[in-house]
Amino acid sequence: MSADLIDGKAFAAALRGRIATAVAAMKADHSVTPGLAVVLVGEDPASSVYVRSKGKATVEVGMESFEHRLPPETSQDDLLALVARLNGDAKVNGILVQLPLPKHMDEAAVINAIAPEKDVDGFTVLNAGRLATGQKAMVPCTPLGCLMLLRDRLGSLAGKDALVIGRSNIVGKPMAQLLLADSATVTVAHSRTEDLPDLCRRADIVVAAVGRARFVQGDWIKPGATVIDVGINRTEDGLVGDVDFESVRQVAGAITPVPGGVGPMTIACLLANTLTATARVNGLPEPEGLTP
Ligand SMILES: Nc1nc(=O)c2c([nH]1)NC[C@@H]1CN(c3ccc(C(=O)N[C@@H](CCC(=O)O)C(=O)O)cc3)C=[N+]21
Repeated sequence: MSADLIDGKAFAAALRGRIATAVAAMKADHSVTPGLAVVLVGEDPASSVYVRSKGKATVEVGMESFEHRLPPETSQDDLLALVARLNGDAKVNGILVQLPLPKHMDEAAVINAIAPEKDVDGFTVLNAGRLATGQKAMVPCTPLGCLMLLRDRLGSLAGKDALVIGRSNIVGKPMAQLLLADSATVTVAHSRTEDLPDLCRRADIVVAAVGRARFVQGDWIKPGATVIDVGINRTEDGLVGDVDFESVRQVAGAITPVPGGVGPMTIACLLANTLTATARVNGLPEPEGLTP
């Protein structure tokens, strides 16, 4: 038996299509064009690639893209000044400051300087707190994309045993909040977890976000489980996930590939959040199906 492939690339393309339709309607009916600003500090080649593909996807759905590339030695004050300017720019509805930032910066201070209503990554304390307390929030893009794929595959997640491997602020914690809000029974595992294989064997849903190439093994997986691989690891054999795809696919019911799984969903959800932010700030109805 071999798992079904969850085609994140196709799902993301369909989502971008719906976003493009909604953007066109917003322009035609309200003369409003959503705008997304992406800020990259430094020259990390991988980050540079993501920023370029975000910009391209933004323009393709009819939004305005503003790219700010700053040298690695940029001071935190200069970055904060740029964020303040973008906060006050009416053409900018979403702001993404690419992480990680150079070591001389206080990442939390920079992120929390983003106006919450433009925080399309959902990384500010206010949006994290809103998500955790069940209030209307901007939801982090990668977990939102994973949730969309899980609901599409499983329908209701109520009562499912879900294991999130990884406790980062950008994936693990918000993923756990979203699963909990959908009434799954959620466990969050991490590097200090004892008996991860045993925990994993109980899970109907596994979301792997640990940053270790091919970490999750086939003999850890409950037969028929749904496995979402958030990992992006560059190895000698190319891009691989946090899941050992070849062994896990023999046991799982469904699995996301890397590439072509969660990654494209992250970018599509960034556009979804930008559209949602634009609708909210203009008092327009929020397009359906873009928020949890
Ligand atoms: N503030 C902030 N927000 C982010 O959302 C953010 C960030 N910083 N820093 C870097 C990570 C990484 N990230 C990815 C987005 C898309 C793919 C993606 O589309 N991946 C393709 C493959 C692309 C390739 O070949 O490298 C795929 O999985 O199919 C991957 C990774 C967003 N990030």
